[in-house]
Amino acid sequence: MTSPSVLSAHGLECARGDRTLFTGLGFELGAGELLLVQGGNGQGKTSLLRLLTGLSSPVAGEVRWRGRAIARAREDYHGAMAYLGHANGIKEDLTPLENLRFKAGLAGQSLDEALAESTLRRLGLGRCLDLPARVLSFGQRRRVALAGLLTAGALLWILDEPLTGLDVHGVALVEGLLREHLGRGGLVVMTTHQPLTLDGVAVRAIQVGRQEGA
Ligand SMILES: Nc1ncnc2c1ncn2[C@@H]1O[C@H](COP(=O)(O)OP(=O)(O)OP(=O)(O)O)[C@@H](O)[C@H]1O
Repeated sequence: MTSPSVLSAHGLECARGDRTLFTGLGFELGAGELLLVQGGNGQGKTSLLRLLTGLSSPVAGEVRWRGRAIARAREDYHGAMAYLGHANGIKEDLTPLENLRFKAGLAGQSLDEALAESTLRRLGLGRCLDLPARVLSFGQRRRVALAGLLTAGALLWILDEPLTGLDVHGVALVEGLLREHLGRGGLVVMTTHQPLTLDGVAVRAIQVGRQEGA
């Protein structure tokens, strides 16, 4: 049985510079489902994710959240969605906890400090709690950004290459977080060039751009 659509895209067309990356792209995603956006380098995966966040607009078509175009449901949509892009959005001079506080403040939320600290520890950052982000490794910064995703409490996660820079334990951790989020009825749209193990998870896939040699 398929669950009713919560996030959907209809006839999306995306252009970058003078190049059309894709046309007529559509999908439906329900609670507890993960959409894997697939395609080679430069095919338009990040461009699609940016359309889904509302950070950029399609040439044609629309993205809908609970049946309403996101352009007309901005407040609802932004309250329900969290985006993790290539850049982690981390402030260099702030500690991991201060970063989460800052991020929550930007979103107009107050941070549950105990939850934030336990989330950082869960993500393996227990020994970095007092360090400014500038001295953390690439993978540790990625973990801080992932902690921000968890403390934001959003229903929809849009994740651009969340596994980049993570070691095998980090990848397993993210797989666990995805399973938990989906198990609670959350939704995920993500890209990854790395294999994911998500047994028992409802995964949909969409291909962006042309296949090599096609
Ligand atoms: N602002 C821009 N102006 C012109 N072209 C752009 C712009 N941003 C992206 N592009 C081009 O659009 C295409 C798609 O880029 P995008 O980042 O969406 O690809 P991707 O599928 O996410 O790639 P990767 O797997 O390498 O991350 C690329 O050819 C890129 O050079």
